[in-house]
Amino acid sequence: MTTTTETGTETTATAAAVLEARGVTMRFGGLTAVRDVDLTVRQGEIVGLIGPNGAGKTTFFNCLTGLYVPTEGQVSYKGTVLPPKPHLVTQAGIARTFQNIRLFSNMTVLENVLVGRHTRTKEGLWSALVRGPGFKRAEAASRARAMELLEFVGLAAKAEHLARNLPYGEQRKLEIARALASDPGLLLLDEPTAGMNQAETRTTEELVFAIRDLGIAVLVIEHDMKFIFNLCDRVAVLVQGEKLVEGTSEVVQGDERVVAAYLGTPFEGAPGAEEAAEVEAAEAHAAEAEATEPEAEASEDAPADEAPAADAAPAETPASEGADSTTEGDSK
Ligand SMILES: Nc1ncnc2c1ncn2[C@@H]1O[C@H](COP(=O)(O)OP(=O)(O)OP(=O)(O)O)[C@@H](O)[C@H]1O
Repeated sequence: MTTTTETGTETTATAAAVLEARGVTMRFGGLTAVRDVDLTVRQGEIVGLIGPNGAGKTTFFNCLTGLYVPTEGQVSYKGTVLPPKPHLVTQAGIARTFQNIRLFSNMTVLENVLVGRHTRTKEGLWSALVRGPGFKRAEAASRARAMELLEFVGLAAKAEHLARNLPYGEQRKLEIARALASDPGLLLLDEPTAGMNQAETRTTEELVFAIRDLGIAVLVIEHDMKFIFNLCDRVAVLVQGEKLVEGTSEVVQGDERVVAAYLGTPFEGAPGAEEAAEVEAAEAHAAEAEATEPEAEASEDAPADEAPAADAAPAETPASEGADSTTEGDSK
């Protein structure tokens, strides 16, 4: 896309690519939720994916993790094209968390992490049934690793608590620990600070830096701009399914197209600007038609003294509705 600005930092720009998405497009019937998106995440990077509500961020994540089969395009992990099957994507080395927390609420904190470990355990069903020495060794190793991860995210003291009894912020941390249990090379976080207070958000920021320091690349969706711009080496902006801008936090924050996309002012060449102009013209046309219709009807059917009241309202209603919906749509 010609409008994209790519400005990686010097160190990360030369590092090996962990994730390469090329021309990813996802259509749902007539709706194109993601259109021709390219994105690279390199070793050692934290990359942010931002965009207004409904921009296609989660759909793009779902294409990366095999939850959706992209209509077009492909996704590679460390140079190998990924089959669009979630368990194969996890096995390859990509783990994720979800926008809506998906824990096993009646299992303990430790058991939740052990579930995340199963792609890395080799013991089969027979071994599990017999509970031989191989199985016991593997089980002990899994528990040790799970405890290590709980220590890492600060939940070791709550290993035996039921997941559903954890406060919200800790449930999000547990999701991260469970994702890390599959030993990923790339972690995808979908709104990790949603619903968190400032202190929890700061802890999450530190946690993501610590994950990167373990050698795990991170791709993160978030609406909290302060969090994103503090955290990320590079940020990509999706608007109406298309990648609008990509660059360092400074580049993205200073880009007038990003400001316009968030504030909702259409600008020349913006994705969807043409459609928006068409809709606006059609609405104006409809408003004009409505404004003149009652007048014509009034002159034919109604008594002359009722006509002025009939034409006053319709002329104003569509314009004020339009203004309201724009404000609402951009408010989040
Ligand atoms: N399974 C689906 N079937 C049909 N349409 C879908 C489906 N999933 C998403 N969409 C549509 O695709 C568009 C992009 O949605 P998506 O959830 O990816 O946006 P988002 O950027 O993650 O939004 P938010 O920030 O609000 O989470 C929306 O118009 C949404 O309604």
